[in-house]
Amino acid sequence: MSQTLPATIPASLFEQRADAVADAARELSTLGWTPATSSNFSMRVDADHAAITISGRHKGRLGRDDIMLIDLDGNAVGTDARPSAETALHTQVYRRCPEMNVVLHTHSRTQSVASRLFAAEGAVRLQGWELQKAITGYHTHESVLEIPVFPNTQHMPELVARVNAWLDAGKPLHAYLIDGHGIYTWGRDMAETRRHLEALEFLLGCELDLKKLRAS
Ligand SMILES: CSCCC(=O)C(=O)COP(=O)(O)O
Ligand SMILES: [Zn+2]
Repeated sequence: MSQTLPATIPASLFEQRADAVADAARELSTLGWTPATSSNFSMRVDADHAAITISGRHKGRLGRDDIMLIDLDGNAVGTDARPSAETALHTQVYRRCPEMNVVLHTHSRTQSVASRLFAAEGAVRLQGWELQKAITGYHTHESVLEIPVFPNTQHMPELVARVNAWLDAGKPLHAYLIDGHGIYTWGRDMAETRRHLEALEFLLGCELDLKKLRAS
């Protein structure tokens, strides 16, 4: 993939971001969270640009050349490659939350099953779990961590509007599920975002286990 960078973005900066995105994608893929080319990943490059996975690539086999530059309107910059079909969900985070620098989206089995099971309730309400403290801003298991479940759609503006509505209502948002699809989460850097994703995977798995055990 040939990538021409704007004069304001040094090659070393883009390469660092592209490597970080590709490394995270491969690692998450080894956990089985990115089956069959699913999932997408991005990292902010500067105030107006992000590095994001090219659409349709297998996320377990990504290298630097599978990552491309976009602007925050979701347009490809300096390449003919096609960015993730879900780019709008990434740029929304970067536009609305200037302090956020990484967005990770995966399709693990746990995330997918939980999204279906809790869709009717509109959210997963997590409370009583020590691991909630892995989410930035949560300091006790007694707090309520609400992960909304939005209906799936192929029309990204619909999803963007649902996320905007949640944020505009002033409700905290660290992650959301999409029904039958997967999870989105973000953070200030890769370490924080990975921590969010791993904690949420664990917490959703616990909720699923509890449901099963209570039903048996
Ligand atoms: C085969 S997965 C369907 C699309 C999807 O949900 C996804 O996460 C991957 O899409 P992308 O365009 O980012 O490869
Ligand atoms: Zn997806």
